[in-house]
Amino acid sequence: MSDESRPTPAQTPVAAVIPAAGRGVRLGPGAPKALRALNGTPMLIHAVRALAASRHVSLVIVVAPPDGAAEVKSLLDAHALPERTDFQVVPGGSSRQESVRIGLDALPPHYRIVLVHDAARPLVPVDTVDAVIEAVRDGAPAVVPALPLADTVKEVAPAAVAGDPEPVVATPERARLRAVQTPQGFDRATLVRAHESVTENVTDDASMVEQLGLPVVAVPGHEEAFKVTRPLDLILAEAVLARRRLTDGF
Ligand SMILES: Nc1ccn([C@@H]2O[C@H](COP(=O)(O)OP(=O)(O)OP(=O)(O)O)[C@@H](O)[C@H]2O)c(=O)n1
Ligand SMILES: C[C@](O)(CO)[C@H](O)COP(=O)(O)O
Repeated sequence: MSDESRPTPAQTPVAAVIPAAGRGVRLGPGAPKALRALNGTPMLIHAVRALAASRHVSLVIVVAPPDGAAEVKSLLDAHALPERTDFQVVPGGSSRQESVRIGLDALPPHYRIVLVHDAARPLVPVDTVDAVIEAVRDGAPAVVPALPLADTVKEVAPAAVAGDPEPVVATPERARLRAVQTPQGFDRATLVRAHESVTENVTDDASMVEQLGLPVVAVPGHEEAFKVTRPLDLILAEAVLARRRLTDGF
């Protein structure tokens, strides 16, 4: 591609990788979490629609449960999704980190910006997705949506005897703490390098970029981008959908 025909940063196409291969152990017994229904529609379909709602996202790669790629393909075919977005399904791995890496391996080379979004955050508003994309297009190698905490956080040490009360060792200053959500947005080359270099298990992708010594910035997250983790979260998600039906008509 000549320099003249290279897309400007504002046009740089954006791909989203949606890790959806988890079991959902904390949610309790049942189908893999991403396939469980919220108001009759699989959580994964809500998450895919939430990312594809951004006019900047032209490819969504869904990382399916290892034995569930065919089922996920059928689900995507059976639900209405925006025509301007391409969808791809790949079977996932045994950890979130491995599933994301598998999704990154499937990215066509011309995507230079990538979002990583949990299928377990089905209700993220499009404005949050776009704020993350904008910050990456403005030059940040890694961007996280984040919210201030409502609770005070304590650091504890392990109890001397399992089951005993844990000793509190510190109270980090709450004003400087943030609860981090997804989609997290990245310069693709940076995220690939991070996944190649960091071998220990981490809980989010941005922390791997931090380990490379590169800057990670936070933009405002959204309450409705919460992660469906435990049974109570399903009730909250259905309540949010019911409120959206009343106020937005969908
Ligand atoms: N091997 C894995 C494990 C998790 N995930 C995905 O990573 C996201 C965040 O993970 P989490 O909420 O922890 O999901 P689960 O691993 O399914 O939950 P649990 O830990 O309760 O089993 C989810 O969209 C999940 O599907 C994944 O793609 N591959
Ligand atoms: C990536 C994440 O959603 C950011 O908050 C979170 O770290 C995933 O954690 P989980 O324990 O895998 O659900």
